[in-house]
Amino acid sequence: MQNVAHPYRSVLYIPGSKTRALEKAQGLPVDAIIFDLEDAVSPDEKVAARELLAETLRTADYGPRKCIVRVNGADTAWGADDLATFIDVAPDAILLPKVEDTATVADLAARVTGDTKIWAMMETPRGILNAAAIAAAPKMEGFVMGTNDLAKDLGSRGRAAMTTSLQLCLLAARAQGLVCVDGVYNAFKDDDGLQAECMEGRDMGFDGKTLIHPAQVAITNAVFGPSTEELELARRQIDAYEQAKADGQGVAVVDGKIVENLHVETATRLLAKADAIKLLEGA
Ligand SMILES: CC(C)(COP(=O)(O)OP(=O)(O)OC[C@H]1O[C@@H](n2cnc3c(N)ncnc32)[C@H](O)[C@@H]1OP(=O)(O)O)[C@@H](O)C(=O)NCCC(=O)NCCSC(=O)C[C@H](O)C(=O)O
Ligand SMILES: [Mg+2]
Repeated sequence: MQNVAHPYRSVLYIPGSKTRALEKAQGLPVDAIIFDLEDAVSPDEKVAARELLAETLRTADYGPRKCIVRVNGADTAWGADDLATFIDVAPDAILLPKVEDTATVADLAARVTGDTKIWAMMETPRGILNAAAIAAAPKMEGFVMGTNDLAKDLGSRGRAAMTTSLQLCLLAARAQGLVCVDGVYNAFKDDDGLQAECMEGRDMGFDGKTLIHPAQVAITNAVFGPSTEELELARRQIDAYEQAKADGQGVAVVDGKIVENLHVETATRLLAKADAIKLLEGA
């Protein structure tokens, strides 16, 4: 089941070390932000980035955007202090990199307080194979596909080689009602390529896509948001099904296609997603 309470069409990474980008994001129309302390921050900037980010999240206003902090791994020199700092800052979620099993999630789940949730980067072969167990771990809310790291570990090239991994994670996420967002599109000046990959991710079932540059936001929001035609069809399906029920029928027909209870559920969810987007954009 897809999550509609908060949309996650566009999920923008911001290096925790970049003051200007941290400021700029307060005005960008993104659904969520991943404040990154891991791969986007060089080793000699890690400690300063942690301090800058903690101070920023304590004082800045990111409005309705969900604030997710990606910490360094527990096996690095910075992971433990990152966790200690951001458990205290209490963002909407803490994103663990390269999650391979439930142990790191369970450790963090025992330490976070309040409403802070846990997200996991799914980006290693072991992690993907353990996706079902990781999704079921306590306080888990979302998966982020790490397609760059995964390609590195698989020794693969191109999207086609990712299909099984993407689908395994989607299955595991949906089985537990988690959010699941697709990996980044590295060529951030290639709008046509981004649009094609967004459409592919949307059709597979992802809630949205992770992004690396503000120029990628508009296309992503458009592709992962319901279109006017889809909303109009959803309303007609619901009306036709209500009429069929009133006439003692279990099935309606709209545009030559059957509409059953399950299609009405999908249509209702689409309308709820549109309402959630409207609410977010009006906030
Ligand atoms: C890719 C970039 C290095 C490009 O940076 P730059 O050359 O500075 O871009 P621009 O000059 O075009 O920037 C224009 C303005 O936009 C702001 N900006 C740029 N990027 C961001 C951002 N991500 N968030 C917010 N604002 C941003 C600039 O400050 C400029 O502002 P202004 O001064 O007002 O004009 C750069 O975009 C970048 O660093 N992107 C993020 C890279 C990143 O986070 N990488 C790590 C995540 S990807 C990953 O690890 C995936 C996963 O783990 C896997 O394995 O796949
Ligand atoms: Mg990665």
